Amino acid sequence: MRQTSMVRPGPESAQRKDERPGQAGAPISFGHVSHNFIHGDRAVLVLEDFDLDIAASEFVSIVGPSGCGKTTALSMAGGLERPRAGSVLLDGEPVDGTSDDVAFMFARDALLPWRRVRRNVELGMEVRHVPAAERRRRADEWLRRVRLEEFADSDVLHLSQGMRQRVAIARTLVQSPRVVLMDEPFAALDAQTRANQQQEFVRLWEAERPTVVFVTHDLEEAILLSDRVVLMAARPGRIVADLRIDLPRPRTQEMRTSSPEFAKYLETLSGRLREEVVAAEERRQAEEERA
Ligand SMILES: Nc1ncnc2c1ncn2[C@@H]1O[C@H](COP(=O)(O)OP(=O)(O)OP(=O)(O)O)[C@@H](O)[C@H]1O
Repeated sequence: MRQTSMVRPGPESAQRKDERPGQAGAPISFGHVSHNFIHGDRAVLVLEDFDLDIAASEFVSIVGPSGCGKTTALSMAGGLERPRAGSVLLDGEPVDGTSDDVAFMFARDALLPWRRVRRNVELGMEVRHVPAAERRRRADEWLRRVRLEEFADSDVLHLSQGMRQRVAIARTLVQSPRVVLMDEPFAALDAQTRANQQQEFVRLWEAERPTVVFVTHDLEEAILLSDRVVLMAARPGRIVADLRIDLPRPRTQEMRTSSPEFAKYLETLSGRLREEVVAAEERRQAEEERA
């Protein structure tokens, strides 16, 4: 399927962030993080010496074989998991639980079916006791920015998957987070809807500039969206490649097929990923034989 959409900043890019002026993205720093999980009577080392510095407002994707610890690292940045050793800093401060500055987005949009569209966007603000009139103003503003203003009073069950994901984007960004942690946010979408959502999200990111940490299995998606792509190896999870993506912005879906630089990045990453997947499988087989 031909995807012709342009990843282009919208009119918002000229606007200042209105909700919390001056709250641009926050830097995140993982320093020598090691972590294990207990499985039965043994501790499984999931991350070892995981070191990663993400600059304020940078868009960084994490890719790697299944089970290498991508979600675990993301959870640590969001304060959902504490490292057994090492440090995770947000804006120079140790991450100590969840924070209003940090928002999550997952593959499942997790909209509440008993709430109308606008009330879903208002949810996080309600939890934070933002007054009702202010909640409504901000929700309506964000529904306009994701082009769903006509659906503010609709039942979420009547929306398409792509529209639901745009509601989820509005609900995430309405709180002006300084960091957005995304775990395969577009994985459940068909190819065209996925391309549209990538474009939609990058347009808003370019206007708002939160720091984004984006976990994906899709190398093309990672290259098209990111300033940097880091590749993890498995068992234990650690970073084995860190690739700066110097494609100009705004990026276009056509770059996937027409840009020699894009092809080079893809070749480099897919080659390294293949090696890591093979190495992980060999280790798994060796462990099975030993057991
Ligand atoms: N709460 C937990 N308790 C025990 N083990 C866990 C827990 N969370 C993750 N693990 C284990 O840690 C390892 C890393 O999991 P994680 O979800 O971080 O990997 P991932 O790279 O995100 O995987 P995938 O790409 O398949 O989503 C896996 O072996 C998983 O089984």
